[in-house]
Amino acid sequence: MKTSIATVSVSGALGDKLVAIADAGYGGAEIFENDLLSAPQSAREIGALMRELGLACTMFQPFRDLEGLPDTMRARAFERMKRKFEVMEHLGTDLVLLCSNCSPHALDDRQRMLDDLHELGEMAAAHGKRVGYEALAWGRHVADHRDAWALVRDVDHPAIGLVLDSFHSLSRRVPSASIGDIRADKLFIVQVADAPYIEMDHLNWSRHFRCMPGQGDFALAQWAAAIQRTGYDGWWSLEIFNDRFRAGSAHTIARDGLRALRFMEDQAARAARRDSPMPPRIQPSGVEFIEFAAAHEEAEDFGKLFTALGFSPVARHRSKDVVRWQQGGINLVVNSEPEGLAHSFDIVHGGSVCAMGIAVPDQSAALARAEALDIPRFRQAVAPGEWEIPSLRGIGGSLLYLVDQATRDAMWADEFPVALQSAPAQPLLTRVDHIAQTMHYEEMLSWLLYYHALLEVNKTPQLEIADPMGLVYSQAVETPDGALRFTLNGSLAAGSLTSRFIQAYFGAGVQHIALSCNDIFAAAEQAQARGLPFLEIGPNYYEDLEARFDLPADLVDRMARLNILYDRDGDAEYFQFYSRAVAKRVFFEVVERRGYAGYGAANAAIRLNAQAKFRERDED
Ligand SMILES: O=C(O)c1ccc(O)c(O)c1
Ligand SMILES: [Mg+2]
Repeated sequence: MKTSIATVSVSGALGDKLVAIADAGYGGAEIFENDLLSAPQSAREIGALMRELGLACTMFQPFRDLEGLPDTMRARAFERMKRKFEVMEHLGTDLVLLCSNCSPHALDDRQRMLDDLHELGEMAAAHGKRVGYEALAWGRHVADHRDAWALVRDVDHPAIGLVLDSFHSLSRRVPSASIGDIRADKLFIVQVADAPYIEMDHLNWSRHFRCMPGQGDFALAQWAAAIQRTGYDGWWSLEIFNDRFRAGSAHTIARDGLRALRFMEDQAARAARRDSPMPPRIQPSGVEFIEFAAAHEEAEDFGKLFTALGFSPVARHRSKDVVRWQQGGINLVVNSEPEGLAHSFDIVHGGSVCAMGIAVPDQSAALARAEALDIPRFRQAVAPGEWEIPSLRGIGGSLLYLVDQATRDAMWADEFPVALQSAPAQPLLTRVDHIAQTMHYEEMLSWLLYYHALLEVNKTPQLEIADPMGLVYSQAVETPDGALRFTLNGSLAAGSLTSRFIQAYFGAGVQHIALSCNDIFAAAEQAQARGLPFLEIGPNYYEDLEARFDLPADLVDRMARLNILYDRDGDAEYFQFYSRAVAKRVFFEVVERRGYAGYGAANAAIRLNAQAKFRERDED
């Protein structure tokens, strides 16, 4: 796939954008006119810079409002276009994008449009240039690629072709099967963007909510496969208008864009049952372990909490200051080594989660998938006689270990041979239900893409949750069977718990861990007896619960005594309780799912309010 990106997609000044685009590895870039107008360099200098960076100038854009104008405005539009041909000469591109006319003066006169496009073709050809015609979703008379294609086809001029932009087509739900009518030699360039399906006018939706393929809701795999079936072999150029991206780092956006294009190519190949250039997404079967970095004092705090939750310290590492805690299928590892990544992590963040190990069927296929997506592998010095579990760079500098069956067996048996206590004989907690990761709001789409492209996970819609100090956005990625679930949370409000976590912790990371059980009342009673510091829920919640769900009073009383929250979806029920934060950062949740698929979003605001009470005490 020949990859390109419009400069409007990336933050910064034009020169810096181009450097970031080249560094990420794109073959080309579209120059967005506004970026050029505000740049200190001349068009000639930008053209030279692109050649120096090895970037093709794939297109100059946009040019607006030309076809179907009344006579009084027509000549002026053609004159404007002629001037742009000179700029394009300097930039080193022969292609300019013409947006379908949005002017209120544009006439609904098809023959006039055909005549104008023909004359434009003649003028462009005389200058050695080509014009790609794009139907904007809000175009006045042409707003659908089928109409744009019909014009281009009927004009039948070698210098006039079509631009397909996934946003305009998929936001209007134009069937991708219609792309089959388009001739590949007439398709001058393809622009790619994803977006969430939201109720909004097309212009604002397009200008503010576009995102990278895989971050939104559009069926891009089918759309791209339909384009490939025409035989098109030109540029695939990202065009992402998004304020969130413009606030981020140019290098991150450029890298994510390329990752997203590769992911789309992979999904398109699979949709068309062709060979993909990369191995399939990893199918994780659960969380194998969660590793905490903690110096001794904080390790003791973690130990107390783990004990209250019913865990036992079962083994010590053969040579390192690392202890494995276990219960049911859950492994928590506390790393107090005075050197290595965990130690560095502890110095930067304080006691917290520094790594997660996910169970994967095939380690080398998993690593190959990561490599194809340019997800960096982490390596540190391995002492003689030691071995390494392969890991990837994850959120906030933490690690994502890839654990297959052979590694799992060797890891626990050989690395942790020093037996301590026996594991609980009747574990009340059985497995990791979900891991909640907190990050800057601007990073959320980036991590969403990371997980979605790497793992065979689905995305849930983004939810808005009311924190007493502002809004928190939350979105989950989960395997179809629910074996692995991560929630991603971010907030723009400086005072929300989410933002305070990032400040106190110096960056993104795991904020809470939810563990599942089969009997929430037994689990809560045991935790209470063992002195778990519960997050206390006020009485109003329980009064409302009784009224809302028509639950028996004695059940609600029991829930109130144990600080258990409740949600219901049809016949499916969800029970949850929370601990207070350990080491002022990480807290735990225990859940029981009775056929319930969500995360108790209805209770999130209650939980955040209950936590706000401890702001002063639980945080520095
Ligand atoms: O929002 C716009 O005006 C605009 C401009 C150029 C494009 O290619 C496009 O898709 C939209
Ligand atoms: Mg476009």
